[in-house]
Amino acid sequence: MKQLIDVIQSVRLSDDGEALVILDQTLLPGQKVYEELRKPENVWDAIVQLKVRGAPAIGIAAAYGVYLAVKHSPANTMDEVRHTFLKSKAYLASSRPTAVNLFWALNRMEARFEQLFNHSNGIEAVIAGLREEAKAIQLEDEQVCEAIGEYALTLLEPGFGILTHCNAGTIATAKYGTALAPIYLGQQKGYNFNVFADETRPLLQGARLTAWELSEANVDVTLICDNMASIVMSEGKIQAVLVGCDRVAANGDTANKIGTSGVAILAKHYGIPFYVCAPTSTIDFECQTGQEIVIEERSAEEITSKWYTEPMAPKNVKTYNPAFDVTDHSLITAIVTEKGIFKADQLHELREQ
Ligand SMILES: CSC[C@H]1O[C@H](OP(=O)(O)O)[C@H](O)[C@@H]1O
Repeated sequence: MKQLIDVIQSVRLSDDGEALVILDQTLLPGQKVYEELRKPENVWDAIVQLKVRGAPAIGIAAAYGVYLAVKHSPANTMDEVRHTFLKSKAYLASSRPTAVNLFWALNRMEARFEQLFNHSNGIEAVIAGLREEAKAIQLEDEQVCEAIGEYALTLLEPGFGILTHCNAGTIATAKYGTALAPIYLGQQKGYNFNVFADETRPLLQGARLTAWELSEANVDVTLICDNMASIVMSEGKIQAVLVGCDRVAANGDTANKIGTSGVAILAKHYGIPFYVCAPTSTIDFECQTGQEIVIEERSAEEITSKWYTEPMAPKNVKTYNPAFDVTDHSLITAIVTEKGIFKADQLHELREQ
């Protein structure tokens, strides 16, 4: 039977290869609107505005973004093509600082570009090779997230109550999601999980996106305000916490949506396992600890007015809007990757592979 993950794609290349097609996540859950993007400026804007969001989805969008920049470029020489590629790569890398998948995908596209450039089989060969590399990144994310889901499922039991924060679902990735991958795989196997989705202030990805995704997928989901995570844990409703991530430091400290570290502290207090679901491409071994992870700060309007018909705070009130926070590795039960389940102090094994 088809699942939501089989029928919805938040990022993909148009059939004619001329545009990146995105599901505008800022319009969910009220409207399901797809947008075609042809220029790096449009892709950059979509990432900054969170029309496309979620670490893996951002990486996939940027990979197609640099391909499209070269494809639609008026460049007539290979040197001009290289200038176009490098300029679009640097531009797209400036969109958001925290999710390492953006930079991982762009660096992989650059490595492929250099191979194609050095083979100098002409501009069309470069364009074709970049398109195939971006498609490979998207397909690999599908495979990686499915593997994460399979490993995560070994940590869960049918009927578990699962709390999640923000959205690390199908629309944040190529297909399966990361934190929600075991939910979708479990649904196929009749696990009947009861998911509790934190609304995730201020951007409400939990309310607008996770509650929408899981409702559409006919998964049992209960939307709660962020300040209700403690009571649902205290009432025994939660047997595991699953979250995605944007960057994992070498020591296992993990950056994820703002509020995640608070959930981890609560889980520790109530003795509930806290799992981070992360493609190994999200692990940044150049970052020794979470202190080195750059935390994006976003606009005041997201706190004071963006989701309200009337402002919900005094005009011009001072605000602070860090989009992410860092969960200390000591609060993380395990990090679930496509290569297996690791304790924070075992991540170095992945570096050696
Ligand atoms: C698999 S998505 C990972 C991660 O990305 C989200 O951030 P954003 O919505 O700002 O792109 C959130 O932190 C998810 O957990």
